[in-house]
Amino acid sequence: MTERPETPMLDTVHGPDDLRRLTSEQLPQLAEELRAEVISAVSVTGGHLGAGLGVVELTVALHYVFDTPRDRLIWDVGHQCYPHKILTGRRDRIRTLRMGGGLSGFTKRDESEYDPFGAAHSSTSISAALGFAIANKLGGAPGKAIAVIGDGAMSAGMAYEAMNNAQAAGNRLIVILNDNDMSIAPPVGGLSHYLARLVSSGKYLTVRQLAQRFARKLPEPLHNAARKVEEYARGMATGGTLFEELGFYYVGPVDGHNVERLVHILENVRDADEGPMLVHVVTKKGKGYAPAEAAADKYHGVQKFDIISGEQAKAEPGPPSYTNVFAKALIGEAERDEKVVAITAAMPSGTGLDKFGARFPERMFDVGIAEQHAVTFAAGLAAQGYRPFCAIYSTFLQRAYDQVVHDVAIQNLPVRFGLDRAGLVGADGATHAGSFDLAYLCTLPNFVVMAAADEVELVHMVHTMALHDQGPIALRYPRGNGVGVALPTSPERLEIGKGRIVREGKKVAILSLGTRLREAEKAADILESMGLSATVADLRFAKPLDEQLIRRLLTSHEVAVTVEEAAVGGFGAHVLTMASDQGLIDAGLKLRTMRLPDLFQDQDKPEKQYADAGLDADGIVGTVLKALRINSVGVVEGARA
Ligand SMILES: Cc1ncc(C[n+]2csc(CCOP(=O)(O)OP(=O)(O)O)c2C)c(N)n1
Ligand SMILES: CC(=O)[C@@H](O)[C@H](O)COP(=O)(O)O
Ligand SMILES: [Mg+2]
Repeated sequence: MTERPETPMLDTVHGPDDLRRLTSEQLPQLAEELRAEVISAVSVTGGHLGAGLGVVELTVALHYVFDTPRDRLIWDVGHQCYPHKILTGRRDRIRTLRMGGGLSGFTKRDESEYDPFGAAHSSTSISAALGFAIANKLGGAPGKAIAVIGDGAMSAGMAYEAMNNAQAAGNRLIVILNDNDMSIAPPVGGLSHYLARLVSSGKYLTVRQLAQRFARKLPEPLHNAARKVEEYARGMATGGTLFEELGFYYVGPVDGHNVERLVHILENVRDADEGPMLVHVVTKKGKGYAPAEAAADKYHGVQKFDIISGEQAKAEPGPPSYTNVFAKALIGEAERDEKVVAITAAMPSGTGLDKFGARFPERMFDVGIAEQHAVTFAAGLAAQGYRPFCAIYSTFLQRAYDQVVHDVAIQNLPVRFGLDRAGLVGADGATHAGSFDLAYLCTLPNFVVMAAADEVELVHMVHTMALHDQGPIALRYPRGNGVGVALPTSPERLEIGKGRIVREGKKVAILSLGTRLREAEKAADILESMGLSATVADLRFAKPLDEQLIRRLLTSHEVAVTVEEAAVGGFGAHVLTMASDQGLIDAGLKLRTMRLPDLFQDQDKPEKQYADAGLDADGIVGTVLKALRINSVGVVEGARA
């Protein structure tokens, strides 16, 4: 059922100014209607639900108390921002979330002045807010900067780098720590235990207590001394003062679902003059929607669903996902080799390592949102003789590039990288596209870089990685389902740097890397039907290149086209360099490289994204015909009639 809820109060709110005209007693009803609207919208679009439901009251209170957009409100990750979008003039488009041409699923600067900073990768909010705060200070401009960061995002080093620097902002910086005791999976590590202790050992802070603290009007030295005593006492009472040690005035824990109390506390925080403030707000992920609250993942990310039952739309039955094939293959390797261990940075279900962890709990490490640490941790394991598989989304490995170069590649350590979500990813859009890994990895000495063309290849490649002790090796594969080929009963070890011919032709050579192979084959069929005989090769390795095979293809065909699901600088660029270095294009070969365009593609259905990028069969055919100067009616341009 997807009926629209009755929302008489929300209907009067077209922006934060309307919200601020309400009395604080009206806010609980507004929050209730806002929650109903979020549930209704996501039931038809799918998307990130649990996080947004948890911050409904917080969102209302923040816009009520602060002067947005002058005060800069920065949501970490941005996956919880649907209530914020509804309150900031985007309600009319909320049912286009994550669709082509629709609203982004994250905050985005060019979408609204209420989104001062875009996000989707985590733990950037405090740094960004600090930048806004200091800019205002330097420019003498009014306005606060408020970062809202989750307990999961708080596990990343970047958050501490920012807090370490925050003193300079004074009371212009406010950090709201939204603690729902969840990441995508349950949170891990010492920090999460620390936050749990803070929450369980202290009662919720009351407005009266806070007002008393701020209302003190003691002479400065006495005030400071009193504050030290109070901080010490609070530290003793709550088990620690981590945030205070970093220079923040800690306020909390605060009940994040009592909107009126939140308003009063935030008003006190806004008006206080205590330096940077950190407000520890305790919320429930999935709050107010029973199926979400009851689910293990709190409905972090959902398909379309039925509101009454909470039942999500099931995917059409089909081949297993690349992620699942990877996980199964890795479990097989771990069964054969006890040195195989696996690492995820807070994405156990997304990478399939939850299954690995269920089978080998001692050999799976969820390090939290900490990709840099994950990579160097894996390097240490490798240096000590283990066979670590770092399973990370292509887009998130970007954050750990120096660790990949400095800790892994330079030391030639055999860390295995399983790069999931390579290529375009659909609804999450540009921030999550795995476009750059080929460019950033193929340039590194010592690295082997593979791309699976289908799920059989993926199984062979996982096996090849497990046995490759000579240095770092990466394997990329996309989001979504495989093509439905039967999985091998036993995996093969592939020869490093050797590709394969899929079909043999004469005039056109299509050199494919990765899962565009099926489109390359379709293109070859179309070309054949036009009388243009085509070879299709699956190169398997972007590094080292199969120079022998490439040389043969480039010297025996009139046109050669490389195809990859990645930005410029990867496979095609290296083929081109090789061809140029070896003089293979001197004699008139028509060599073309097909890759993602030089732009950040917005969200859409993946097939549509690839068609827009020209990386489908029609695009390949078009490139070949253009190279041959054959026009749309099949006539060679410039030829005599
Ligand atoms: C650098 C990076 N790594 C991983 C992710 C994937 N990711 C998105 S949300 C999320 C969990 C965030 O937890 P938290 O900050 O507590 O927010 P909550 O969902 O609980 O509101 C993760 C791991 C990401 N967005 N960015
Ligand atoms: C917000 C975020 O970064 C993740 O939740 C991401 O949206 C997951 O994407 P997948 O659905 O591809 O796992
Ligand atoms: Mg959380």
